[in-house]
Amino acid sequence: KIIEHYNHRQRLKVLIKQRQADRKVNFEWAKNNFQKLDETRATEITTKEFNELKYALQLGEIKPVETLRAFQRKAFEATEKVNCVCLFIQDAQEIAEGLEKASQDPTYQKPSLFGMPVSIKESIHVKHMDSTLGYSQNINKPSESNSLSVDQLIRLGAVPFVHTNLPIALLSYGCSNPVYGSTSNPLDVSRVPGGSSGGESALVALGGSVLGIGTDVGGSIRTPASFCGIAGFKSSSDRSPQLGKTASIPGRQLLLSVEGPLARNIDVCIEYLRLKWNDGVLFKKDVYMPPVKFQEDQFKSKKPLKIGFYLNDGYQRASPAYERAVRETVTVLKDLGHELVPFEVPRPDHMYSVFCAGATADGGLFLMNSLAKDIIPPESNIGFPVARLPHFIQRLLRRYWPNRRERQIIQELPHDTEEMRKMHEKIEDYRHEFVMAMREKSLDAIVCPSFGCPPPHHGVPNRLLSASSYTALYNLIDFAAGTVPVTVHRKEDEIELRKMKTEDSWDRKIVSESKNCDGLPVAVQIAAPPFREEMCLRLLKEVEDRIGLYKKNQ
Ligand SMILES: CCCCCCCC/C=C\CCCCCCCC(=O)NCC(=O)O
Repeated sequence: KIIEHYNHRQRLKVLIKQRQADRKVNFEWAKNNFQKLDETRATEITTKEFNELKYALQLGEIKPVETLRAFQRKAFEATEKVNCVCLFIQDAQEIAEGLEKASQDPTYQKPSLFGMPVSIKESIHVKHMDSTLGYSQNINKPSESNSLSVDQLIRLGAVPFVHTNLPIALLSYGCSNPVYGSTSNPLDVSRVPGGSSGGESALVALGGSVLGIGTDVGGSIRTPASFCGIAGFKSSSDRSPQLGKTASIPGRQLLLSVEGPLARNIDVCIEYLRLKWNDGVLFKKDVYMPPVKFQEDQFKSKKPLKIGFYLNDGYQRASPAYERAVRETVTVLKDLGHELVPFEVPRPDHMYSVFCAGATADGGLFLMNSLAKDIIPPESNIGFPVARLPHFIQRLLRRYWPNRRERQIIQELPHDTEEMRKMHEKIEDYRHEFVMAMREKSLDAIVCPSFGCPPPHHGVPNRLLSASSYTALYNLIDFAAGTVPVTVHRKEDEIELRKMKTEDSWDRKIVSESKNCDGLPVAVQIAAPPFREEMCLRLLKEVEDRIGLYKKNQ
């Protein structure tokens, strides 16, 4: 067994070396391609806003192939800075050339995203490309077809052009794996860009992509978006295709990951979602997806809404800057005529523990077994060895584990079918309880912090789970949720930080990671029940238009 294990690891090491060599060749291919376009022209193209670019392509002022080359250059430069691109998608060249050729026919109707380059998180299937999910054991297993969302993007005229980096197994808000290494935050390279769609957020923030597609089962779109100062949105699970999709934990039924957009501003996310939901073909391809089009009435409504808000979810007090972001957003929304009332998250300890149990599905077995078959650098290590112990030891540990919050999580992890059924029942009950709490106050939506702390330093995320409670809640209850950056960390927040009470190592890390982060972006989160996505987007836009960092920087 030891020899077998040794040989297996050696094989993985060879695979990683091979991939690193193939990646160099792939990057050389991209470089040769983008060098065919003059650098000044490339800058002219990549400095355009999403809509300017879209119209210039529609009008034929710029062509798909030169647009692709311009963004390949920008993505290449971004990757040299922060290691955000895994591989350039070589089929992009053929797609762009095909669009150019088709547009020569005078009867050709250009689709809405004609020639727009779009970046794709590595876990989302793109034909001919591996979706390793950061596992070296998945190298050289190319996808046979595109995922439904990539298929749709191509149908809409877009050109998926890069696969972007993620943390191994996707269950982290860091962004490090043994195959492609670690991605850094473009605003402070000693910190993480967020995860798991961290390659996306870093690339979009550096202008290497105007629209990125990520996935979210605990915050993986919203966290990286807020850490890098851009916008991100996740719908409820029914409004995103699930058929044929990869998942960090396959078979997890109540916590479904959803694909969603990351972009410089929420308008781009809205534009993408409008196209996504107005395309009837998607509903034909994923027959399980309710055929609900973009609900313009909800989005355009001027009706004042009743919105609940909280600064602290009762599980993990957030860094002061996040509380300030909520206060400032509340003021704006009140000025706009909405009614804002305080809201308390029901049973916060229970909420986060049940989320962890639901997100890992089987007490962590699948995750631990998959990780055990791979090579895990320290920074990628999901510190969850408890799940590997025999069940009778786990049952003992869950009584006597010293740290209260860790003990609560361990107590919720299921070890047999009875416990698993109970876990599902708890998720159903919690959803009911939350909806009743909202109904009691007649709330339409909720405003709250987007995360518990600023982007931590590399290596910290897997040792600071609690900071993700702000995003995880809305996966547990399967709500729509999005984030927009509204302010930056300031010196005054650090003074406020000194008052923070610390109970355990998670609290202490929140305090230490919140120091010396002046100028880093701080986002606010807005959430709404399923099928109220458009109302949630309306509110995010209202906030962004008044106090969004993007607007301020324009
Ligand atoms: C004593 C410690 C017990 C640890 C239990 C570990 C549970 C780990 C589960 C969640 C960690 C939360 C971090 C949030 C990560 C975001 C994940 C995400 O959204 N992934 C996207 C996807 O899977 O598609």
